[in-house]
Amino acid sequence: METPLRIAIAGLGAVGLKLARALDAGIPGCELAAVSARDHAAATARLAGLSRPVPVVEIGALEPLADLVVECAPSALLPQIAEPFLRAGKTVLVLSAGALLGREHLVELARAHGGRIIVPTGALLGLDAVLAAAEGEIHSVRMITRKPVRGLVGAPYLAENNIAIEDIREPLRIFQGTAREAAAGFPANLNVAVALSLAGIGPDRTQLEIWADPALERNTHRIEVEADSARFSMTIENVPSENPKTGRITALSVIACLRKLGAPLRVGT
Ligand SMILES: NC(=O)C1=CN([C@@H]2O[C@H](COP(=O)(O)OP(=O)(O)OC[C@H]3O[C@@H](n4cnc5c(N)ncnc54)[C@H](O)[C@@H]3O)[C@@H](O)[C@H]2O)C=CC1
Ligand SMILES: O=C([O-])CC(=O)C(=O)O
Repeated sequence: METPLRIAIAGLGAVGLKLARALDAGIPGCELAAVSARDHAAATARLAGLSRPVPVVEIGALEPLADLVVECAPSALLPQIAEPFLRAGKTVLVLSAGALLGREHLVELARAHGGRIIVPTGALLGLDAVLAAAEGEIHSVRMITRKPVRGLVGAPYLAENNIAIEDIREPLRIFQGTAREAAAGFPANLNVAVALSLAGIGPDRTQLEIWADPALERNTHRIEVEADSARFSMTIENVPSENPKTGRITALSVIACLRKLGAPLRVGT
C-alpha cells in the first residue's frame, strides 16, 4: 500500500471543519496531518471529537507536516498559506480562488519548483464541460448569481458604491461586470466566478451579474456558455452552510477532489 498523502487544513471554518471530520472518518489515500486556525484553543475544542488528534499550528508551521494544504481561510491569507508548499514542490488546493487573480507569481512558483495549484469546482458545477469547450473556441461565458441578502452583506463593493441591501423587498441587481471586477468587490462571495473564468476564457472576458434576492434561501449560480463545440447552460442552487456565504457543497467538492487524487478510476475531466 502506498503511503497516504498527508493533508493540512488552513482555516477551520465552514469548509475546514467539515473536511477535517471527513478526513478523520477516512478518505482513501489521504490522512489529516495538521490544522491551522486563528484561535488555537477553539480549534482544539472543535477537533476534540476526532478519532486521531492532529496538531493545531500557525500557518507557517504547516508545510513540514504535510504534502498538500487545503486553503479554506480568509482570502488575504492565500500567499502565506500557499508559498511554502509551492516552494517545496507540494500541492495547494485553493478555495479562495479570487485571491489567485493578481497573484500570478504563485503559478510561477509552482512551475519553478514542480508544485501544483488545484482549484476544485467548489460551490459551482460544470467546470469539466467548460474546460473541454476551452480546448476548442468559447465565444462567451456569462454567469448570473442570485443570493439571499445574508450571503452578500459586508461585501466591500456594496460599501464602496453606497448600496444598501439589508431592507430590500424585491430582487436587486447589485453588480454587472467581469469576474475580475467581482473578485475585487466580493472577495468572500464570488470565488466561483473566478474558478469559472480560469476554466474558460479568463477573468476579463467572463461576464457576471449579481442579484440580492430577499425571497431566496439558496445561493444560486446560472452559467451560460456559447462555444464552437456546444452551447450549454446550467444552474446550481446551493444550500448555505453554517457560513451563509458558503454553499454546503463546497466542502463536499474538496472531499471528492481529494478522493479523486488517489482513485484508480477517475470520472470527469
Ligand atoms: N471556490 C469556491 O467555490 C468557494 C470558496 N469559498 C471560500 O473558501 C474560503 C473558506 O470558506 P469558509 O470555510 O466558508 O470560511 P469561514 O469564514 O467559515 O472559515 C475561515 C476560517 O479561517 C479562520 N482564520 C482566520 N484567520 C486565520 C489565520 N490567521 N490562520 C488560520 N485560520 C484563520 C477563521 O477563523 C475561520 O474559521 C473563503 O475564502 C471563501 O470565500 C467559499 C465557498 C465556495
Ligand atoms: O463563490 C463563493 O465564494 C461562494 C458561493 O458563491 C457559494 O457558495 O455559492
